Amino acid sequence: MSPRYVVVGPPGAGKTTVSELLAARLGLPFRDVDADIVALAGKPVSDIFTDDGEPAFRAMEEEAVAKALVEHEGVLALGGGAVLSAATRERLHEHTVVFLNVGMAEGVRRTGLSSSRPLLSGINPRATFKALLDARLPLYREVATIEVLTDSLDPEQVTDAVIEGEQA
Ligand SMILES: Nc1ncnc2c1ncn2[C@@H]1O[C@H](COP(=O)(O)OP(=O)(O)O)[C@@H](O)[C@H]1O
Ligand SMILES: O=C(O)C1=C[C@@H](OP(=O)(O)O)[C@@H](O)[C@H](O)C1
Ligand SMILES: [Mg+2]
Repeated sequence: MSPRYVVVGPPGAGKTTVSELLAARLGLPFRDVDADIVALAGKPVSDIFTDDGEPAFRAMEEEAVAKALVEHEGVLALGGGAVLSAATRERLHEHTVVFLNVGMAEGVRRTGLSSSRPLLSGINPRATFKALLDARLPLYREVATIEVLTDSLDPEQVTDAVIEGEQA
């Protein structure tokens, strides 16, 4: 069993939103690994970071991604930091990976002063977002089959681009 698409990219790129649209468009099930983690932990991501710390979240995330990759056959959305795990990147080489990219300004605009994303709730979200992009772009591109720049597209247009992108 294997997902039709695995979707990666920075926070706010539209992984959750577009994966849901893409799944509906293709008549496939949708799954979001963040939601799996929340269900397992019984608390929101932000509380996991606060109560248990980021390393504990990343360990749960690596395990949840490995599980979803063998269980899910539809469109699978990962969290923005899942590619930080070398084991996860290794696993992703076997799959069709969609990298939804977003620039700093648009990424910050979409995530806002998001309390749901603990990594972006600091005093300078633009600087934090830029540092996150600089560190992770090579990791997203290491695993990407298709890359879509989403800044000037709405979610439906991004969905179209993913489908067309694979046919290109
Ligand atoms: N292409 C887009 N254009 C404008 N807003 C978008 C786009 N994709 C997602 N959004 C909005 O940005 C926010 C974050 O989207 P989300 O799907 O949660 O991103 P991610 O899962 O990558 O963090 C949501 O409010 C969503 O409606
Ligand atoms: O970029 C990150 O490190 C994170 C992104 C979040 O998911 P989204 O990318 O769906 O917001 C969530 O997994 C957590 O807040 C960590
Ligand atoms: Mg998401």
